Amino acid sequence: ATDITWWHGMAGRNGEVINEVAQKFNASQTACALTPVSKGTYEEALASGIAAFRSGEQPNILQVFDAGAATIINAKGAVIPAEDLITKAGYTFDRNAFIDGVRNFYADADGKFVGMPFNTSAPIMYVNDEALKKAGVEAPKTWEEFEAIAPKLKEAGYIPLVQSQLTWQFTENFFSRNNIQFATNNNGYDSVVDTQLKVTDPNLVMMFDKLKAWADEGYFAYYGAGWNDNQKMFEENKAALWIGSSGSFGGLTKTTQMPFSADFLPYWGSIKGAGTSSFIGGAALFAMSGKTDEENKCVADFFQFLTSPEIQVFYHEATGYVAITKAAYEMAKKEGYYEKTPAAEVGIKQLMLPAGEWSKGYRLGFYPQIREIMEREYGRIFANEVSVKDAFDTIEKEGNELLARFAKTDG
Ligand SMILES: O=P(O)(O)OC[C@H](O)CO
Repeated sequence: ATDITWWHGMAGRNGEVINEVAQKFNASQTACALTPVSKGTYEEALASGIAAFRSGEQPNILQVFDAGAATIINAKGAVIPAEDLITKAGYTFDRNAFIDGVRNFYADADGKFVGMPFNTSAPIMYVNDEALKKAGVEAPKTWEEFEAIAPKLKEAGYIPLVQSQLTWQFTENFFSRNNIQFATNNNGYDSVVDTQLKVTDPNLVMMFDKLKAWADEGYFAYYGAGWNDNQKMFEENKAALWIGSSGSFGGLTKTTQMPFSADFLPYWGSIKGAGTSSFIGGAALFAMSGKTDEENKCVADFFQFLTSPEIQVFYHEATGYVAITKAAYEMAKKEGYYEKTPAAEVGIKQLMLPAGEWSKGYRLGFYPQIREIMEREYGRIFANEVSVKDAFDTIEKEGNELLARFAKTDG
């Protein structure tokens, strides 16, 4: 058999499911043998993949998260567009088979899929049903509704709100859910040259002023940039609402101590046109170049295998990442999966909400590094070291410097 390798950035339950997917592929045919290798986090997988490409030791397949899309797509000669690879192997590729939110994020300007969407998620609100019952309140649809119920949740003995990624959930997806422009040049899609962040937007500054005020009142708690530190408070029945990834659903069903449900990421009722779909989260798979025809054929076979409704439904149900094709979504519905587990449908429903002008995606160079600047400044906000306005001035200035540098090296 032809050996191919798949580097990824998943751990825990989601890492185990990757191994199960690879085993299923290997059992389904004899021509190719796929080996998945965990490279740590999403950030580490991207860095290892790019470094390996430079030294000619790249894997066949590299998983790259949403924030790294511009980096991998602009890395000259590093990848073969998924669509080209698949059609060259003799398969037909139907862009319309994929759900709407998935179609733009990893595609080029002509809509050609460069990355193969794989684990697609949405940032959703997990709801501690016990806490809401005790407080006698309903899950909020808007942040205004959250403000109204937060005192009651606190009185009932809970931290009203926690979240796990202020960059993805409260920055990038603040822009999508409230339908506000995130960056110039069509959120970066039109050109990498002269693209600038718009994070000093008064609405975003307002969101973080609110978060800081909520933290001071005891309505919101921030345990740092670590995903798990924040998720733990929900799992241990200490927090009422947790903003997490739909892709955490599979793990959560095994670790959470109380009954929970899920709902959409709230938006601001006061912002005109808000309530649009969110950007997709998670990651896509990229076929690295410099490999033999036999290996590329195996990668195409694997991509084809991954989009089959059966595998999509298996992966969706095991993890909580959404079904990326319409056929798989229909199959899960027909099985009655969402009647049994309505929380598992929230992510896909949020991605299928009407899209706004600014909810389709973004494409920004050095974006993982820009996220690091954000995390640093957000930490300083909650440590009372900087005002929200000053923090965003810094993020915009340093972020724009990185964007300008990216345009020079890769644009
Ligand atoms: O936890 P995931 O896989 O849904 O990913 C969340 C974000 O999209 C990461 O950038």
